[in-house]
Amino acid sequence: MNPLRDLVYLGQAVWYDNLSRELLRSGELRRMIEIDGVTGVTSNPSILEKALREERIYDNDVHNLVDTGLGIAQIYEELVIPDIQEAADTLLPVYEETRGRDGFVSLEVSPELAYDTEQTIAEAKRLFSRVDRKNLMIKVPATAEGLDAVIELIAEGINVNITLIFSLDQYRDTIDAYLRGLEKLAETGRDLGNVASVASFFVSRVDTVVDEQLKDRTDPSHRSVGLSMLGKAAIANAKLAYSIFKETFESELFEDLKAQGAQPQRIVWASTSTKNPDYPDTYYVDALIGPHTVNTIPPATLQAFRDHGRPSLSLDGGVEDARSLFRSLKSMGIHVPDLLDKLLQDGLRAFAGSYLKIMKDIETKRTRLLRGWGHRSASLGELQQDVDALFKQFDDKNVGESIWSTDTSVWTADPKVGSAIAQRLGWLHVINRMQEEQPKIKEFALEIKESGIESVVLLGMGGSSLVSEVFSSCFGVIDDYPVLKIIDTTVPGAILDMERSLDLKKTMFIVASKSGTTVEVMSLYKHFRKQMEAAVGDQAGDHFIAITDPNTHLGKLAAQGKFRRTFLNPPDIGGRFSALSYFGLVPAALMGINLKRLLMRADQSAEACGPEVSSLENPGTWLGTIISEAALHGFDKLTLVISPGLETFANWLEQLVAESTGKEGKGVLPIAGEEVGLPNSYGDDRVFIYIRLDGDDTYDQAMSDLEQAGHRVVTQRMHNAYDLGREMFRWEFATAISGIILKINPFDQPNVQQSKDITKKYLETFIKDGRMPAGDFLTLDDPNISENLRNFFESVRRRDYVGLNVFMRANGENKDLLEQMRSNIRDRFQVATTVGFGPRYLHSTGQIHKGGPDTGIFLLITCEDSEDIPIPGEKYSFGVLKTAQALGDYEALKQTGRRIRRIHLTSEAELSRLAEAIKTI
Ligand SMILES: O=C(CO)[C@@H](O)[C@H](O)[C@H](O)[C@H](O)COP(=O)(O)O
Ligand SMILES: O=C[C@H](O)COP(=O)(O)O
Repeated sequence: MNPLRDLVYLGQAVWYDNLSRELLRSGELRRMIEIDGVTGVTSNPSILEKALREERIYDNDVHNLVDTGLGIAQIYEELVIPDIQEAADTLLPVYEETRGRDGFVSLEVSPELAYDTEQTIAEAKRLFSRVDRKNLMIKVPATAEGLDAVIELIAEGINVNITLIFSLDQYRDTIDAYLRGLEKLAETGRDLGNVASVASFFVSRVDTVVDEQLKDRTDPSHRSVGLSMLGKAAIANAKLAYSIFKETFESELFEDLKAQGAQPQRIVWASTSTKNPDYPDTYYVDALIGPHTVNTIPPATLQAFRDHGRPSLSLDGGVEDARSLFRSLKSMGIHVPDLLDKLLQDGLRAFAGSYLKIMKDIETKRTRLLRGWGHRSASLGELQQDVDALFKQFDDKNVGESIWSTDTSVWTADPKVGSAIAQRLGWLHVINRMQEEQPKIKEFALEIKESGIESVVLLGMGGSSLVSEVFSSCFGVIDDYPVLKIIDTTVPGAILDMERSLDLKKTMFIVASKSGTTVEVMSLYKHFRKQMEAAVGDQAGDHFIAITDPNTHLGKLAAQGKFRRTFLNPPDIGGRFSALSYFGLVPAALMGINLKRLLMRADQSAEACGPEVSSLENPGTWLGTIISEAALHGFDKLTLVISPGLETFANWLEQLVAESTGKEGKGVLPIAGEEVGLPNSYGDDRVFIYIRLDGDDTYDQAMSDLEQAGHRVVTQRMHNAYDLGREMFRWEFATAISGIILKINPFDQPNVQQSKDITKKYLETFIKDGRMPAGDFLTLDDPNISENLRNFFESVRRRDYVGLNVFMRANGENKDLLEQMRSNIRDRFQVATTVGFGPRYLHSTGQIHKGGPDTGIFLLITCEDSEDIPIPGEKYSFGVLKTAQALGDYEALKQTGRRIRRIHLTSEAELSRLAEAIKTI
């Protein structure tokens, strides 16, 4: 037996005092209607606030609604009204079976209108027509103004649930308003049977306030009497209300209206969960059972009553006892009407508070979306479901909070790896520290500008230089600030090109190296230091700045070499995560970028990725989940399509993602700088990230074609270059998330060392023998070159990629030719292609080449140098170092079992011949 069903037999309707999308989607409401005999649903601002706060299912809608530009209150309605409609549709059969007597869903007007009759009327009418369901009841609070509105609403044929009734006076006025409304409606000649009304009489809260007063009685004569009266007032109050109901609706007074079809206005017992744990959990259900009533029961109480409720007629009688109870309370000095009046005020305040909280929550979400990650969208096809499941999993495990509190168990169970990771999470908090430092950095930048410096040249590799390249190319030259240039190569021709573009007397070098020992950086420093000394003598130190960790070799060199300034970076930040620390910000400030603005965007992004933000809303988690889950499904070529002007951002992303994820045979492979093609030039292994600068539609059509063709496309809008601050943090967070999903440590680079070690051996051989082993390679003069290349590329399989690793100058001409080669290879084999200029790529994609999946097929392109440069203090030149690096990586890739060929050109001019040969394969 189900006691809830018995209530129905006893003439009481059971309504559910709860509404949420989960209730609807899970089929729970339908089950309750069928099994428990539930015939109605009530909602109030607190119920809806809880649903919106707790159920992630609404978040997706919030995102889409924000994108449509709706205001907050409109977004709220767009979230809630579909649920009200769905609940009404679910209850429609009940409404029809009972011919409009039951089967209602209640929706409350904004509690802010409680004292405004006109606005309540207008709002109730609007909502009634907006929801457009005949079994909707509009809830209006029982204030004097609210009740005036009720008259008009009933007169218009709108169903009304009058809520927040605590006192008998309020109740009498409620009945009065209903009857007057019916009379007005009758005057119009319309059918009174089509309008329904209920009076929500609040129960448990009455005991809460009266009991409190009783317990406060210190007067000994009253004290024991008082205690015996605990827990009685609420039920007594309800019984008196019920007697009024009967007096009215079973009396002649109602006869006339009844004859015209009018329904009695049933009482809905509301607030019927037990608040005092000393009372039984079904206290206010057991005691209020009687015909022509409704009890709207909240979830836990409903469950309790279903389990052990005591269904028997309990409402009738006890009226005299109830009256005497209120007399006694009065004689004890407890003025119940005042208490009930206060309950009304408190109730209104609480609902208004919940309503405001909803508005505030939506506002926060909206702001986060707009500021934190701008507009974004993703068409993921079959991936979507798995991505959503991961969001839920992350939220259940509070992954966001764990990351922010340095709980490394999200990445690893190994304590050693965990403590290494803990030493690499400084990027999470560095923004605030840099915000404090920013005025000093700015002051320094002004000093440099004023000193007549025209070029700032950054010597660095990977994470210590790519960010500067992005800033320099995305912002261009700013006013009369120096131009920022980057040199991250050992190719002699490239170094000489740079040197020839400089007026050393007006040049400042930044030596940037976290470890302070990176061979390329140290070699470049030695070279340019010597040049500078030749140019300015013992003032040379003034033309150097260092950025490094505390206690590094570079730090010491800087002190010895009298550098103008040394910036010591927090040591718990890995190179590729250092963009928003001194490594990115000092060069940025020197070229005139407004750090305050950049950091503000970064900070907003960090806030948007904050510990308490849900996964779907967290822009970093959202992105990281998509890209890594896609990779696990085989869509591991993260193809970056970026509006002109911001393209170099791809190089920074490439390092971050490739070096962080490409290990243990897994990885997300970023594809940067590949020409955008037609849908059929791609295989089925891509996820496109379209970073679109507002106002630029260069790739809109191509991206929409790709999306139409079923490719996965994630679109992210940027307003201007300052959004790079936002995006950099977001991608860092996304990368950390990817590590969790791919089950790898995103903060190490275990396979980078391999090439470095072999390079070192080659250099030692060179120092010993005076020459380097030639190694095996193809040349363009080889008569079988085309066939050899063709045979090699024949091994390309579905979802492979072709990597062109090039040790040449990265100038425009070479880049164009390589781009041509990439397009030809991609279109011919439908595989992704990458180009890496050595030795830069060794600090970037080099990790994934060796540590990632065995899907890479590599063509190493080396070239004779027409000029070479000695490295001061070393027994080898830049040319030799570069060759040792090329051979070192070639060897490392071979040892790893990768498919690789080397082609050696006698000059850069031969690159065009190679491009021609590639065309024919
Ligand atoms: O007014 C109705 C139904 O018409 C209910 O939804 C009503 O708002 C709720 O029962 C109460 O707000 C719940 O009150 P309480 O249990 O928090 O004291
Ligand atoms: O990504 C980082 C590069 O490998 C350079 O490292 P570094 O900053 O220690 O010189």
